[in-house]
Amino acid sequence: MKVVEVRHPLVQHKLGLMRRAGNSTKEFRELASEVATLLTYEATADLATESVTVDGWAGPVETRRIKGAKITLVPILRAGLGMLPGVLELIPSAKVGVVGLQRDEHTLLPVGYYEKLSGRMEERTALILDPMLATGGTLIATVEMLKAAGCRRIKGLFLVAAPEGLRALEARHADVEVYTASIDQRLNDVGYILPGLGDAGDKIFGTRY
Ligand SMILES: O=P(O)(O)OC[C@H]1O[C@H](OP(=O)(O)OP(=O)(O)O)[C@H](O)[C@@H]1O
Ligand SMILES: O=c1cc[nH]c(=O)[nH]1
Ligand SMILES: [Mg+2]
Repeated sequence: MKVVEVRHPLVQHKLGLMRRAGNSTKEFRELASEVATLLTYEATADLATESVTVDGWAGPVETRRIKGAKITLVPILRAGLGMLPGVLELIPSAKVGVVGLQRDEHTLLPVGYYEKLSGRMEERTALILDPMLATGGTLIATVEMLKAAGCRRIKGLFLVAAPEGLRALEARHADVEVYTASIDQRLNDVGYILPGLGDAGDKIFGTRY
């Protein structure tokens, strides 16, 4: 399974700022979006391009443009919405399909409550957005929704990923590519990533600390 841990200094610096206890909602939200932009840069490095000649200031210039990329962003409600503005900065024409899943805090199993995907998913590359890949249950359920809709090319962007979640994904959907700012140490006994970020949804939406 392709797993890219983005070691770029800007990513590591901004993730380090996110890990501080006591960030304001504004600070955490801005950083989540900025790291998402940088992960997008990595996750789109393999987009096909084609040659095109444009009228430049000194005459015709042969340049390159992206060829036929059909991208659907798939933020997982709720926390994934915090990454959406940063990804749209780089791919402003992307379609957006939204899925809603919430982890039951006792069983740690995902409970789905919403799904609205783009049409013709079989032609599209999906970029799943979620700050946290913990047990992997939420991601696996999302991948299964996308595959059921016909999607064949799926990448996931996560601020932080736990080894447990990566192993679970590899066992079920090793064709999915993962881009993350950090593969962290482990999950704690209530399924939170260590050192992690805490509850990303609560921090992005300012609901609880
Ligand atoms: O890998 P897993 O163990 O499934 O956990 C990860 C999920 O948990 C968090 O969402 P949460 O359920 O807290 O929902 P929220 O975004 O509404 O806060 C997080 O944003 C992921 O979606
Ligand atoms: O560490 C974690 C795990 C799941 N969800 C979060 O927001 N944080
Ligand atoms: Mg949450």
